[in-house]
Amino acid sequence: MGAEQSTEAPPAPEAQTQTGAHEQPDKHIPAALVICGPSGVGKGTLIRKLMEGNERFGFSCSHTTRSPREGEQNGVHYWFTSKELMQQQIKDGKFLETASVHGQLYGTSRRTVQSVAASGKSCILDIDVQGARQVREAGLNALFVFIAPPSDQELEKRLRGRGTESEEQIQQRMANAKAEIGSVNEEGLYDYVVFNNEVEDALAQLKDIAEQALQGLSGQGAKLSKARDAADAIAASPKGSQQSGTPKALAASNQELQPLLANPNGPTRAEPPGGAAGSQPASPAPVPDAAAGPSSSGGSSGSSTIRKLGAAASSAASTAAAAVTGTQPAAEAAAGDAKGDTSAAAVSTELSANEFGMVRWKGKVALVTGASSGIGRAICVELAQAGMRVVAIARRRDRLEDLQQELVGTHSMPIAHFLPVVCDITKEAEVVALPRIISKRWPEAGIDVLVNNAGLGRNNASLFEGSTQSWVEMVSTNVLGVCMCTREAVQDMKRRGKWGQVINISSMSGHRIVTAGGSGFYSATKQALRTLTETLRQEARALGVPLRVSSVSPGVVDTEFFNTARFGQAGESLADKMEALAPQDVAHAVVWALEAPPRMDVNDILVRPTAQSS
Ligand SMILES: Nc1nc2c(ncn2[C@@H]2O[C@H](COP(=O)(O)OP(=O)(O)O)[C@@H](O)[C@H]2O)c(=O)[nH]1
Ligand SMILES: Nc1ncnc2c1ncn2[C@@H]1O[C@H](COP(=O)(O)OP(=O)(O)O)[C@@H](O)[C@H]1O
Repeated sequence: MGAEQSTEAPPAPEAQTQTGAHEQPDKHIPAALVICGPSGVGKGTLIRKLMEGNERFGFSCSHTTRSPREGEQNGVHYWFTSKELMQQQIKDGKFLETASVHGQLYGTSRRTVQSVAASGKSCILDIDVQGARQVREAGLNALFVFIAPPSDQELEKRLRGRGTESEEQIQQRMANAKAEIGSVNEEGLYDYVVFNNEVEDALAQLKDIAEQALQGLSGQGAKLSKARDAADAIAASPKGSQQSGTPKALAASNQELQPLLANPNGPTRAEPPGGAAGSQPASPAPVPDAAAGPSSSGGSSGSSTIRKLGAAASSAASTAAAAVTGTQPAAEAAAGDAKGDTSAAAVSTELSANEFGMVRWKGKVALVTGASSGIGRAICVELAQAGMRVVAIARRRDRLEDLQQELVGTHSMPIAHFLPVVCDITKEAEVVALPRIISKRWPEAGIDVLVNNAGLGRNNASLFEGSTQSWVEMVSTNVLGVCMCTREAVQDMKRRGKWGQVINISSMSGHRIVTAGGSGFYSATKQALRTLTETLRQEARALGVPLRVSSVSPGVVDTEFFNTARFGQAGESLADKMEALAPQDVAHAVVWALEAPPRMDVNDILVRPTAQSS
């Protein structure tokens, strides 16, 4: 793609000994923006929208040996050239990078990049992965962004919908897409991964990143790239290397991002690469269907989520006594979701679920504490499957590594949707740093959903002879940790003006007092949590903000917690005594609270194993 029309022959790309105009970075010189991603993901669409009416960017019009598509113009979309000429120019060193893509030669000429840079603009390169590696290697001062599709199916749908490729070309592009998407795991290659689910959301993210490029984040690319994908560093970094007091996204760089500036505007388009092209604006290329909302762009993944959620809702509804604030019975919104998916009823159910269900949380960020095992882990899995981005908080790094493997390997979660952070929620400094870590990773995002799941029980806690240490640990985690996470999350929502939902994982012990084996103290912390949950709700109402506040109070769940916490009982654990709830049962209840329509605030869900008496 490009911005201005020309009918002239490709300008000879100048041979240069330097790698690019930004080799000596100056903070006043904009950095370039390298955009990568599989064919059909929407790179061209996003770049076009980013550049529309903004003269601070210049497009690097590539050379290619492929034939022009209908409507494509020489010097606008590409410099169309011959294989022989291009090969000769490559030999002459005139290209900053070249690659063979889908069987054709593509390349960025040095002259093109220099020409854009000379005009004081940020140069946008739409290049493939091989090219990105070369540009990174060449040391161009640039931010590297990978545009990722929401799913393979959606990618194929877009490719087909574009109608510019033959069946064979589509197959070739889909085959290549796999390896291209795999490149997000390459250490040091990309600085950001942007999911192009909704065009406007992706565009907003790209704009934030582009603003940083305009600030000329010289030499930051390589550093930022470490922050791009927390998951990568899990494998790379030595275990247990983080120090107390400094929570670490497992790959978060310590490099601070520059503050983002407000979006400047200005009409125009890029300079032509050779500097000699005509000056009339190119006719804008077709804009993607802006109506591609949840129901259409969510595609198959959206509906599979709905089906799964339907099952979740029914399981939650059948076992839960739900306390709900609102005008509708709790089960109503989800009723019918679990029906067969081929009926007309299922179709209309999907529509209503799209309107009110988990679809609206897709791409939003959920922070889950105590994510390393049991209920927290199951919640991460459910939310990931619903398409949310997940920040998993836990103290045990190795467990977060396992969780990542499960999410990415087994559940096909895009790795860039996952941010594992080693953090102890009883340490204030670590909790306070969380929003900053998240915004480093996803500059446009923040905490939309907080699931306060971390909690612990200690055996040695009776009031006659319990240890102070046990009491302190329980209060610190079950009460104070929850308060600190809540405060930081709601402050983050307030800063962004986006109010989401706080879900506290409480306990049946928050509703009735069981003192056996010294478990009364644990009960006290959960009773406190129950009070705090309602306090938060009332504070939000008093402030007039639409924050929703929920809690889920499970009975005995088959988790490490119940297997180790015997509350003074010898031998058999509580979970051994009966068929306990599965962690997924509780996670389903969380999903149910989330998918409730905005008018409905699910305040508490009580779930016991059928076999549990008290
Ligand atoms: N390395 C490199 N790749 C390029 C260049 N120009 C375009 N590409 C990439 O080549 C691939 C095919 O581009 P194109 O033929 O326009 O098809 P489309 O991406 O399916 O619209 C895309 O991944 C582009 O990002 C270039 O100058 N260098
Ligand atoms: N977020 C999106 N949702 C739905 N369709 C999209 C989205 N982004 C782009 N498209 C459409 O997908 C097709 C491919 O986009 P395009 O910009 O040509 O991709 P690329 O340049 O990456 O090959 C186009 O028809 C475009 O309108």
